[in-house]
Amino acid sequence: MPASTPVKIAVTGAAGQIGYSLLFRIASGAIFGPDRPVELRLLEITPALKALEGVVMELEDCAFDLLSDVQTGDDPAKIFDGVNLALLVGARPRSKGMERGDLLEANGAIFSAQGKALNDHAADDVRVLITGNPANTNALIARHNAPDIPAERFNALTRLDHNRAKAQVAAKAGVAVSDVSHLTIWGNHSATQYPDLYNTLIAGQNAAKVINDQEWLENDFLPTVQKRGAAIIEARGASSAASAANATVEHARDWLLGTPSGDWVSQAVPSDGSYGVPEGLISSFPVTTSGGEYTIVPGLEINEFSRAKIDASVAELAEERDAVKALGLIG
Ligand SMILES: NC(=O)C1=CN([C@@H]2O[C@H](COP(=O)(O)OP(=O)(O)OC[C@H]3O[C@@H](n4cnc5c(N)ncnc54)[C@H](O)[C@@H]3O)[C@@H](O)[C@H]2O)C=CC1
Ligand SMILES: O=C([O-])CC(=O)C(=O)O
Repeated sequence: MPASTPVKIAVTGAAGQIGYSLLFRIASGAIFGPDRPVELRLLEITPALKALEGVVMELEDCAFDLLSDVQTGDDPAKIFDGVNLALLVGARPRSKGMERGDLLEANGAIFSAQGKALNDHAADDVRVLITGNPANTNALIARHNAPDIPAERFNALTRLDHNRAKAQVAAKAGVAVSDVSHLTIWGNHSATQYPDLYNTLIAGQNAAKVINDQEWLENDFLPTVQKRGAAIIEARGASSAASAANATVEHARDWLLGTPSGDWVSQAVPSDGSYGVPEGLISSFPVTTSGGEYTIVPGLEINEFSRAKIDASVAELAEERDAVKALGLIG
């Protein structure tokens, strides 16, 4: 597509908390850069369309040079028509005390309908990133309902976990965030996720060795990252929004435009069986990307501690898959 042609980007749940940060970042060029016009396609449920009108007025009031058009509606078939990128954010967020598993059924219906609509109406090059929770399993449902779209076009967001882990490591080691590289989140975007420091580098040196504090790694770092979403809900009375929007932007940007050379990022992608993760589960891996395609980083050493943690998170993904299968949401 010529560089002057606007990229059509769908955002679902556009009147929600994350949408309120995400739309303005996208319209200012944060995904496709300062030279690429974007067209926003905003999907909401009918009762939220009025609130969405207000958000669209604010988008207009920013007079973004890059924003070529904004369309809104409650019909996925119309909103997804010809879209190149679909950011599926809209879902019911977790409230205090709820686990993500509780959300499987409510969100299953949303993601099967949206998967079908993408299958029938999106552009041939569409890429679909699921932020709405439970993100990995929602992505699985959407993918199963879109048989004509290649499986690898469906990703789920673990970039927020990746960024959270990076910030914790930098603070512990007393280094800049930019000194931390090669971090990996494995598994599910849930409290079982495994942030792996054994393959992470701090200024080029092995992070676990530089930090040299197994007690911190196991009993502070891991639970802090795993339960950060819940901690934010506890503190803010609402789930993380600006940081989730930032992570959604970064995942999409790196997927489409490429990862920085010499580093990798965490993306939840359909497993090809790598690292013993059953094929088809949408699980977080270290990936590099180029030309809009990702590659799972091969050949990393997985020690016994990491193996057990990855297996536990993958087992949870398999349970979620079995639960949605039993509900008839995937074949
Ligand atoms: N993967 C991640 O790292 C993170 C995921 N999340 C998840 O993102 C999702 C959105 O969070 P918030 O924006 O805070 O929630 P929110 O409740 O503020 O907004 C969600 C929006 O989705 C809309 N919506 C519901 N069903 C819809 C449908 N069928 N089609 C289109 N829109 C629909 C709602 O009307 C609402 O405006 C939640 O599931 C939340 O748990 C939040 C933070 C991080
Ligand atoms: O925990 C939640 O419900 C929201 C979320 O996914 C996160 O902040 O990681």
